[in-house]
Amino acid sequence: MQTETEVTVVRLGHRPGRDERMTTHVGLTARALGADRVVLPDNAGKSRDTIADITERFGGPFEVECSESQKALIRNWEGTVVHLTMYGERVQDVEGEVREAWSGEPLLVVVGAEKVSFDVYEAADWNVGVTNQPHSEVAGLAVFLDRLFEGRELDREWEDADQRVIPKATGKRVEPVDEE
Ligand SMILES: C[S@@+](CC[C@H](N)C(=O)[O-])C[C@H]1O[C@@H](n2cnc3c(N)ncnc32)[C@H](O)[C@@H]1O
Repeated sequence: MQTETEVTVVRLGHRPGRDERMTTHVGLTARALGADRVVLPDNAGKSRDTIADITERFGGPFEVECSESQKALIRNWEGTVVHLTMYGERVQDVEGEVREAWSGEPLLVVVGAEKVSFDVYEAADWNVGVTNQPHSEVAGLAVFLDRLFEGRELDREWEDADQRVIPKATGKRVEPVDEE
């Protein structure tokens, strides 16, 4: 049986103002779709606070932190590194190999903001394209995580939530979670 290890997402680059929502959505997508942790650049404190607030309200476990050097984190990662890029190998061709590597060691998933420098392509064990068309880091991350977890993340249970959404065909229902 495969033992799945930790999945960390690293957001490379953040342009304050312009990238605020995108960086927040990278973190929220990482959390909702089964990653354990997101590491944001140092200048993305507002996004970090929003992601931490959502985790507080809707549950975890999920860690969010800011770090001074994303590049050093990638370089020194003890495990597998996947860089999501439109120039990479097709996700459907490499997902099995990535899953196999991930069964033995922690996985780091790198997503960019602006132009990603070549050293990141070299540091990655896999450069992976979710289609070879330009689109968004949020969409690429969502599809990649769903492929990695083979859909199991959709059934995940959340711990320590203050509130939960009750799925409904129509309308909105949010309930407080009773503490036992
Ligand atoms: C808006 S793109 C900018 C990329 C930039 N043009 C470059 O050359 O590195 C921001 C990020 O979205 C992700 N991305 C965009 N299209 C992708 C695709 N087809 N597959 C996987 N990731 C993608 C990559 O992580 C990329 O760094």
